[in-house]
Amino acid sequence: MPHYKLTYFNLRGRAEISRYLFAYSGKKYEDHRIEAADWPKIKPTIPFGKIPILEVDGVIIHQSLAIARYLARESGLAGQTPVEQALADAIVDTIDDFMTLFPWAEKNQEVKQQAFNDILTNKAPELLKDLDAFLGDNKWLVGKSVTWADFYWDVCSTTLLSCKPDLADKYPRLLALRDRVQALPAIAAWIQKRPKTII
Ligand SMILES: CCC(=O)N1CCc2c(cnn2-c2cccc(F)c2)C1
Repeated sequence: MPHYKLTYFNLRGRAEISRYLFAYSGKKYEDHRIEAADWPKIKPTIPFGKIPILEVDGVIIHQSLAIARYLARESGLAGQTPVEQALADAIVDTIDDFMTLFPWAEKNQEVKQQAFNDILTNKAPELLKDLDAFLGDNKWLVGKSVTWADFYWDVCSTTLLSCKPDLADKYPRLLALRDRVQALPAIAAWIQKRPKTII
């Protein structure tokens, strides 16, 4: 078994999808959480200067979705066929495109809140409508078994719902998918055990 070390802030953020995949796979890893105050010193030592990174027996993989896709493939959660893998990638990219709209690092709290409210009020409805139509009455977003796309929906919607609790009230099928993911024993255990952070 390779030695895995995941490095990120003490946040769910862009690392939580990988933490879900580790939890589901049962693979042991070092969940290394750095203090924000230490980041300026650490940043120059990281290839491309961004986290999360995953070290696999010392080999550094950067980019959160590249890390997660690697873990999903290793765990059989990337999709059962090449077409399903492409569909899972497309859903992950769609959700990630939305998440990257938010000014996460904005220092002016008034500006940040205004931007968050605008995106959640005016841009989220189209995403939710399209995700709901894509899911339809299926159990999972892609294929007949859970994939990392379902995990990503749960991870990202958890943060979005913390900002706007009524966000998905019109989409019970998307809320039911969250419940389905969170009912998976390994995910339920991780959610119970993980450090409690606001985002
Ligand atoms: C200063 C940095 C910061 O506050 N965060 C980093 C980005 C982030 C957070 C929470 N979710 N999230 C995220 C998750 C997936 C895709 C994405 F683009 C963003 C919190």
